[in-house]
Amino acid sequence: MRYTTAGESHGPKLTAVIEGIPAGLTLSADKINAALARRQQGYGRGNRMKIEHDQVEIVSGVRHQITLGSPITLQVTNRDYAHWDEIMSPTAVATPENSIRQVTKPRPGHADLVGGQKYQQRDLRNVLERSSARETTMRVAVGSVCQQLLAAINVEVLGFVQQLGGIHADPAKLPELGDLATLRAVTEASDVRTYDETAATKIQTLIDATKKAGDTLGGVVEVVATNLPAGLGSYVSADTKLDAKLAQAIVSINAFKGVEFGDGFGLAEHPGSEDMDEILYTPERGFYRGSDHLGGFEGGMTNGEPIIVKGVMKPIPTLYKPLNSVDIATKEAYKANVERSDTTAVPAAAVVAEAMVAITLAQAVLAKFDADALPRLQAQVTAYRKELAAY
Ligand SMILES: Cc1cc2nc3c(=O)[nH]c(=O)nc-3n(C[C@H](O)[C@H](O)[C@H](O)COP(=O)(O)O)c2cc1C
Ligand SMILES: C=C(O[C@@H]1CC(C(=O)O)=C[C@@H](OP(=O)(O)O)[C@H]1O)C(=O)O
Repeated sequence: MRYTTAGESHGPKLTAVIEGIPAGLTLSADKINAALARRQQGYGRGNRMKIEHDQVEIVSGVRHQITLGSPITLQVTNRDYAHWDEIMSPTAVATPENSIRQVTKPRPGHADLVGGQKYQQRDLRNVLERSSARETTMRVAVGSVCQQLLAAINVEVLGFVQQLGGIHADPAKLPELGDLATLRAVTEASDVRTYDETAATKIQTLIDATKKAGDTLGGVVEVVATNLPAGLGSYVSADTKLDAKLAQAIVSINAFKGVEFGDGFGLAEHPGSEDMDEILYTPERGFYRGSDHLGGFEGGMTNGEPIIVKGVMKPIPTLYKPLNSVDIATKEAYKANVERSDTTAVPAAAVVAEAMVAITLAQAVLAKFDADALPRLQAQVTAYRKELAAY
């Protein structure tokens, strides 16, 4: 399965094309819309999210709510385009009137300066429109399609905020990873407020103070995926390792700077006797691990335990408190200013990270089993699970 997204932040529409989803999957536009709405939530976002009301339009690959096996095209309209149609029109000829709001002042921490140099652009709008995280809307739409596929083989994927600024949510307040219903309920808003009220209150106060100071915040998101069969991915080559593919998927999200599995960087702090997940066996469960310090991976393969991936998001680079930069036209130093921006977008990013994990896991499942028709895929997964249990 492969997919691509297209669209500029203030252009008319965002699009995704997905190829390789099996025929026979019941696809709910409501579920995609619910995921899109979750991505728009989160305390600390700017005014753009008040303008947009992301709703998917399914325009190919689905008939009477069932996938056909042909490419699926999804579209979301940018409401804000109404305010930008002259400036962003794909068809109007450039004139002095519609070429206003040219950007010559690159923002530190953004793709602006290097993108301008690389693509030979003197109006940095031609860079920032696509480098904007508006693009993550379509990743979430694609992720929802993948989650609906994974649900058909009883695999669940959930993303939520674990840390915002310096404030950590208490991991002990999360329910057991195996308890999917409770986990889903408490992480529904992808925000810590649903499982750690104390941390959530502190975070809200911190966001308010940071916004007042013209500054921004990053954080850490966690994604958990449960009930994957062991043996997805492979140890045999660098590019077959599934944990490596997940790392790529997480760091591909705008502003993500690091990734870890299970106890991650914390593994460095303990001796091996405290970090390995010992192997246990009962006839009912087959082989399993007594803990999940390694985040569900051994040798680049799923080991049947919940997958635990975390990613760190840097603070939003556009600050209301001006940063130093240099105008590319005049070469003069200036203090960057801003029209609108998020103070933090970590809750939204948790939903994007969930989508990226779902996409990557769906790709691994579809690479291993029959990807033409869902009933055959389900039968193969069931047979494989039985084979593993009998090992
Ligand atoms: C959901 C989400 C929302 C974001 N919102 C903003 C924003 O409002 N302002 C901003 O300057 N950066 C925002 N960013 C981050 C930038 O898109 C990102 O830092 C920039 O494109 C440079 O990419 P890099 O940080 O991966 O190097 C957001 C990122 C995500 C994931
Ligand atoms: C539009 C979204 O996020 C945007 C991501 C973003 C950036 O630079 O990444 C900058 C802001 O865009 P704008 O300048 O239009 O306000 C955010 O609002 C979105 O998440 O849907």
